[in-house]
Order: sequence, then C-alpha cells, then structure tokens
Amino acid sequence: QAGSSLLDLTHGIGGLLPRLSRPANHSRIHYAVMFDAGSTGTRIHVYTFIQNKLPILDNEMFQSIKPGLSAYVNSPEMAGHTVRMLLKVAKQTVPRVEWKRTPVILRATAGLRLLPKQRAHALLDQVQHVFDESPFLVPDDSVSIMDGTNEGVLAWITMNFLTGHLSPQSQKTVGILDLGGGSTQITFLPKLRKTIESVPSADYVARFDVFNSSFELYTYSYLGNGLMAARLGALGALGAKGTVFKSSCLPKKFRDEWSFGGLTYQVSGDPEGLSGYKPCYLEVQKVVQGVIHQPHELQDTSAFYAFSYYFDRAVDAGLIDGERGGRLEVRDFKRRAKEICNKLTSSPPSGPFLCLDLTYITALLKDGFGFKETTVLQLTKKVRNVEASWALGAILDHLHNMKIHRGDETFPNPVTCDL
Ligand SMILES: O=c1ccn([C@@H]2O[C@H](COP(=O)(O)OP(=O)(O)O)[C@@H](O)[C@H]2O)c(=O)[nH]1
Repeated sequence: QAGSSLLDLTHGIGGLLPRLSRPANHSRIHYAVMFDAGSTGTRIHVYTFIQNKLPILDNEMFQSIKPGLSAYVNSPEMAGHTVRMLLKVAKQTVPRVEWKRTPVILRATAGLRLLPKQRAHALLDQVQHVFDESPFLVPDDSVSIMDGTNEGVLAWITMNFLTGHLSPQSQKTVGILDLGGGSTQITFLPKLRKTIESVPSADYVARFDVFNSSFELYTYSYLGNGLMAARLGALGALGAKGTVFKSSCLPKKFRDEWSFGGLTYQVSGDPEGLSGYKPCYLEVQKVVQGVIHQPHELQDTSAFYAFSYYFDRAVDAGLIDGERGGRLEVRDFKRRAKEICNKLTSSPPSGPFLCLDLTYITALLKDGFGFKETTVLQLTKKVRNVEASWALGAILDHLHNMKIHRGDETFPNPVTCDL
C-alpha cells in the first residue's frame, strides 16, 4: 500500500513531485499515527513524512477492522483489543528507533457521539490504556470524540491537500460530501457572501488558517443522517425495540437480523404492503425533511468529491468502478435506485438494503442538500493512494495547529443582519 507520490507542502499544498529515492539522512523522516474510530469500523492510518521546512507526505499505510468501537458498548475491553490489533500495523511500519517520538492519536466520530457519554468514555478509557502501554508517543488529548464541525473541515483539508487546491495560487477548491454510518458531512468554500450570511446558525461556519491561507467554510455534520442511522430512521426503529421493523424499501420476503451501534434489530420487507421506489422514497424522505439545511449556493459549485458510503454504494450499484471511482450526476443515483427498488426480489444479488441505501442517498442529495439532478459528483476512495477521509487533515492539524473555530458570538445573526 505504498503511496505513489510525494505530496509536497512547500510547493503549493499537495503539489505532486515525482517519487524520489529516500533521502540518505533518515532523521528527516518521521511518522504519525491516526486512528479513525468510526461507527462502522476502526481504521489506522500510519503516515510517513519527510521533514522539510514544511513536511512532505511520503506514504500512508492503512488498515481497518469491523465493527466499530460502539459495538463493544457491553464489553469495553474489546475496544482496547481492536486498537491493540491495529497498532501492530504501526509497529511494522515505523522503525523501532522512531516509536518513542511517533505520536498516536484516536478520534472517534458518530458511533461514540450517539452513545451515552459515560458508556462512550468507558470505551475510550480502554483505548487510552492501550496507548499508555504502547511504546509510542502519547500526546495530551490523544484519545477523544471529535467535534462534528472538525470532521467536515478536516476531510475538506485532506481532499484539497491531495488534489493540490490548498496553495495560495490555487483559484478554486473542491467541496466534500462524506456519508458515514452515523453522521454525514457537507463542506465547501462558498463563492457568495450570502451563503455564509444565510446559515441557520453560527456553527455552520468554520474559520481556520492553513499554510499561510485563511479559509471560511460552510460545513455541517448531521448526526443521525449517516447511512446506517438513516436505515434505522426509515425503519422507524430509532430508540424502539422488540418488534419486527418493516420497510417498503426491502424485498417483500426478506426477514433478518441487522446490527448497528451495539444493538440488533429484526427487519423485514412488508409482505402485504407496498414495495418499490415511490413508497420507499416517502419512507426515507422523513429522515431528511426539515433536518438538512439547503445552502444558498450549490448549483454551480464546480466540483464535489463524494466518498465513504457514497462511493461504496455507487460501486455496489454498478455505477462506478471500485478501483478507479468515477464521475456521476445526482440523477444517476436516482435512476439506479428506481431500477433496483422496482424489481425487488426476495434475494437480490446486490444485497437486501441496496434499494433503501440508494433511495436515501438520492433523497439526501436532492431534498436534503438541494443539489440539482445534474450536479456532478466525483466518487473517490483514494487520491494518490491516500485514503479519502478526515484522518490526514486531522494529523496535519495536530502537526500544524490550524486553530479551527466555529462562527463565534460576533458572527452576524442571520435573522437580524442586513442581507
Ligand atoms: O478511511 C476511511 C474511513 C471510512 N471509510 C468509509 O466510511 C464509511 C463509514 O464511515 P464511519 O463508520 O466512519 O461512519 P461515521 O462514524 O463517520 O458516521 C464506510 O463506507 C467506510 O468504508 C473509508 O472508506 N475509508
């Protein structure tokens, strides 16, 4: 999984240099480890940087384990075990002499945000214990739940860094759409002042400095609107238990157990009721309606990168290639959702949830964010062999302290300010 190119922060951020042979002076190489404790899995990213005036990203090692830490809510020591297993990747990648100056950090996202505080912290305590026992450098605040605003901003930094859009010379940037299991993020640099001025609240705006440029982004993380949480919402299973949850988005004869966030649900199709795209759309619509804010400008924002479950489901639906990714229009998700939902058999080869998932993605993009049907999305898993995720942005933030902050009290009140 070696990275293919050097990513140079000094020549326009994310400027790509041809791969060089390793510098003779090994003290110029350093490492950093970021764990992504997501709702559906835990992942480790081991980054290799070459020290320059500013560091150059040389390589990423990536590995993941399912399920996420929240599945171990009743056996927290298993959370520690998961992290201990993944730390082996760091030990294999980082030379032994570097261990004591290589930072290890874990940030948890929606899975732990959705748990009661005490239970989430019981899981994090186990991780902290594993870190403390490890031979790596454990910085202050090395294990925590990440703020949702930062999740979107850091993924935006990752993608714009990797695509070379962060340099002061770069005229444009790319927006990002991240669909996790528990939450979903939208982040972009607005072209119009009105987009910032018409946000519902100050926490839709984040300001920060990165490598001599200042940015003010529209960003929001919707907890409960990740793909797995949306399944629960569509099934009416949020907070409920002890019954079979039926959906017109599932094949009529389908009945099974399904688990998320440490709970297991009985789910089934609706043998006597309706099935297909239209009734399914009505079910998923309630998960987005009145919840998702439609930014003032979206129509002609040049490019959005979409990753995580947007990517995975586009692959499952046969819309893009799993290696290369590809460009899709919003209406491609809709077309495929219709095709799949309108011929739901008892055992579709693509899995029983594909109709629900594609219909939810369509509703989220159109009725939720308000994208046009013709908006182009760049579906991406990796850029230059580096995982599309907030993790790289988070390690850059750790190394360079970007001081990300949300709109503060002095922020204009959208109700009273003069637009
Ligand atoms: O480095 C990563 C991190 C996440 N994912 C994808 O992100 C989705 C789930 O995200 P997660 O479990 O982190 O959900 P969250 O907790 O953010 O809601 C799945 O499709 C993963 O395969 C990925 O492809 N690479």
